[in-house]
Amino acid sequence: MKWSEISILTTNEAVEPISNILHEAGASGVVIEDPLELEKEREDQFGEIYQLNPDDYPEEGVIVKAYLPVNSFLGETVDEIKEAINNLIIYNIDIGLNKVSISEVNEEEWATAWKKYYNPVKISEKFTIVPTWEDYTPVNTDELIIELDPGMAFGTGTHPTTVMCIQALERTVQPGDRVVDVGTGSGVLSIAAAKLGAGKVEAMDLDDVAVQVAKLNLKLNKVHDVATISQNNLLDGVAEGADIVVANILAEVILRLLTMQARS
Ligand SMILES: C[S@@+](CC[C@H](N)C(=O)[O-])C[C@H]1O[C@@H](n2cnc3c(N)ncnc32)[C@H](O)[C@@H]1O
Repeated sequence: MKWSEISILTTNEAVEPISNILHEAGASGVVIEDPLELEKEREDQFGEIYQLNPDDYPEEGVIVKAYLPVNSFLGETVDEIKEAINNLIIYNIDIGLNKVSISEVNEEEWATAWKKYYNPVKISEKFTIVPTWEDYTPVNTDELIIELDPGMAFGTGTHPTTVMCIQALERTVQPGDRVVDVGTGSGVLSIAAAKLGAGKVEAMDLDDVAVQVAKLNLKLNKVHDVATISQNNLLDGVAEGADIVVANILAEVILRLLTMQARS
């Protein structure tokens, strides 16, 4: 199995919650590089005093490192980690410089390294996700295909939370429904809703990269006549009601979304 190293430059205060976030994201352990360690005198198991290399430690703050398996949703896992760390601010936790870096493979390779682990996959009763660079012949005549190139946006369609949303859409979308997809990422849930017969789909995302990626994927799947995409924060400015609002976002963001709905 291939591993990718994620390194976060943060504060002492944030070490514990960030370690928790990394564990929840699938890391089996964390490494903490705290410059205070340099001031301690240490002995190895043979009683000899050894020195730590100051080059391995930050001048300011603490580095928390973890190793994550390289799989088809590594990019999404990293996005989730970044989002969860940013959310610590809500709990008044100082996250300091919050510099996140990925190593072992350089940034460009990281952006594409997951591609070789991303193959056509049947994710629900009706849907098969097919990466745009793969040839795929449908097994059944009623099989619905979502062709995707998620690029740097979240949404390969294979992440467990995405799969659960697609399965929920499969159970709920009725022909002609108006669907709003909050936090569309690659556009995968909007494409699913349109292919299930929704009459109008509005995809939204805060992130400009996601908006560009989703636009391409909506076109690729020939649903751009039904589904539109815009850059938006949650449901800001959305006045018209919807039959279904789908949002695969962190629970604390969904809680904010619910308050917005209650107000409208
Ligand atoms: C976990 S991804 C889900 C992507 C895709 N819908 C899926 O199910 O695979 C969450 C997405 O929500 C977006 N997002 C986060 N906060 C948001 C906000 N306040 N308003 C709109 N989009 C947001 C992120 O940019 C990201 O693309």
